[in-house]
Amino acid sequence: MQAKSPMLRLWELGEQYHGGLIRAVLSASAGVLCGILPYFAAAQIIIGLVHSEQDTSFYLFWCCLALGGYILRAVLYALALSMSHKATFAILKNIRERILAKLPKLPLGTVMDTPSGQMKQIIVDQVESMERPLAHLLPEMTSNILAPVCILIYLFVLDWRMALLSLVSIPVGMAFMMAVMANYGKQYEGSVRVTQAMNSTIVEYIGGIEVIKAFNQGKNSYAKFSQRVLANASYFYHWMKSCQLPVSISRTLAPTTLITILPAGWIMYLGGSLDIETFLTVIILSLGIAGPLLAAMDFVDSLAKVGTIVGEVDSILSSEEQQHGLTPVSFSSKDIRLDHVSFGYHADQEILHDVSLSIPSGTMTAFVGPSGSGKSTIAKLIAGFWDMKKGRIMLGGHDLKDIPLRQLYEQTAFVSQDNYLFNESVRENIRMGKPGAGDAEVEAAAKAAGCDSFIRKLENGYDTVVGGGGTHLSGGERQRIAIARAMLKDAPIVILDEATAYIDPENEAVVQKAVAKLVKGKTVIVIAHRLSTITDADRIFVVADGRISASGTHEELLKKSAMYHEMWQAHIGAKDGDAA
Ligand SMILES: Nc1ncnc2c1ncn2[C@@H]1O[C@H](COP(=O)(O)OP(=O)(O)OP(=O)(O)O)[C@@H](O)[C@H]1O
Repeated sequence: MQAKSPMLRLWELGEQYHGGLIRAVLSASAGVLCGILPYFAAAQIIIGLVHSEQDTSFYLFWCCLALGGYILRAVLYALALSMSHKATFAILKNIRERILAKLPKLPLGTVMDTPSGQMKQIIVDQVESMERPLAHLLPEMTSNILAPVCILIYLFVLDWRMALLSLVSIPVGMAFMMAVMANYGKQYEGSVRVTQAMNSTIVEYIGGIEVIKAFNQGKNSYAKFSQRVLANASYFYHWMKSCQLPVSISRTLAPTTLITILPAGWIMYLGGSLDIETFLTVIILSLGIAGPLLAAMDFVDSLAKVGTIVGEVDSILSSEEQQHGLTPVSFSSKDIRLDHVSFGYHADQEILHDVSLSIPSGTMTAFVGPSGSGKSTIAKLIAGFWDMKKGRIMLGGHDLKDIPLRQLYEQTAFVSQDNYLFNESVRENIRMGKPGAGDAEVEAAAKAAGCDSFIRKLENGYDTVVGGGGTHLSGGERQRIAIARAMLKDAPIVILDEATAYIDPENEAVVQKAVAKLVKGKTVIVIAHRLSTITDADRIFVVADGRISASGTHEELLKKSAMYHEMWQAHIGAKDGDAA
């Protein structure tokens, strides 16, 4: 299949706003045509002077026409820019919304494997850089090419020899420009890469500032950061340096139409094959070719950038989405079953190997096992964060793939050890569990999760901004807010992935009570390192190296699984150690 031209793709991305852009192009073109009028008027006035025209109204008419042309050009140009910017910003908003709507439909890995600095650069900077091609290139370049074309047609009507002569400098100038442009797309792509590398390092540096300080890595990390900044500056310096000479020659040569017209026209005039009126008109009008042509050349680089910009945006928009059904299903139960599931985050590394198990509705199931054995991976697959290629997961008799993503996400509340809090008020962070929930409902969930009292002690109570730039909360406090959020969601399946990992002994009782309320009457899946929290589970699966090595109740496993027995001994040993 032939690849679509980038400009065509950009045009497609602005589908609903073509009208505005077309009106902008028409208005700008009309403006440029009006801009030719003063040149035409000047030619007529000079011819009048040469013929000693005495009639004042003749000069007045052409002066007014020139003035009208200038005014109309300015008005139409402003109108065109206003229309093109209106359409452009609506298109940019549309593209950003499409990208943001796309991200949750992608497998988690596609998003997580892209450094956040790079993602920000695509969504913010790359989309922003479409402003020039859309708002300026389309109306201005089109109209600025149209003006010289119209003048040339008129020159051909007047005298084809002079028209051809006025063209000579243009291809010579253009040839230098083309030499620069031949590699421009690739070079611009390179500039995007070095900028993305710099952005990712900045984001990493800021995100990891705690580790950098703790391990006194400021100098090393700063060196990496400054290397990237220098690489970025050096790339742009060498790129621009290599363009400098040909671009200067091109911009000097292309508009010099008079170089050929003046001597050749003079010879033809002397030879009698060119009358003075035509000669003067050609001289003046040929000057009108230069301005728009230079303006059009200013956009050639934007045109060359479009391919990379559109490619970056399309790399997200065309990423493979999670493949799920679109028609909501009805559940007979909330039983979960994994049938021969094998899964790896990357094609070359399998993490889970042929896992089969079932989790009856309304029961509590725990996964235990060494670190890195695959417990969280199983939980994330059940929650539908990833699609797998081998095996299947059934929920209430339906293959997860047949359940629309939205409906699937409604079924589970996932509380993990790093619960992200958005840079919003505590209230809004909890409300995220059930958008549209009233304040009373939010506060009731907070009370049930045992976080109401500490929230009320915050500077602005429930309206205190937390996360990003807001008040800093302890790990345990964040955890309880996450539990409140999950409670508000009231999903039939609750997944607790090391959910109580941060809770200190003082708060453990409060949080355990909160968790008990959260999971009441639900299908509960717990991943726990502290085995004492799951001894009551209906069923415990021991996971080792991506396989289920044993399953049963706590008592059964103590007897039949050496690994579980060992883990239990280690756990009680550690507890005793804590107590000592
Ligand atoms: N997003 C990811 N991309 C690539 N590999 C991953 C990803 N998440 C986990 N892994 C790998 O998959 C394996 C299983 O990880 P998982 O988090 O499921 O283990 P776990 O048993 O829950 O460990 P822990 O108890 O330490 O949380 C590990 O080797 C881990 O490095």
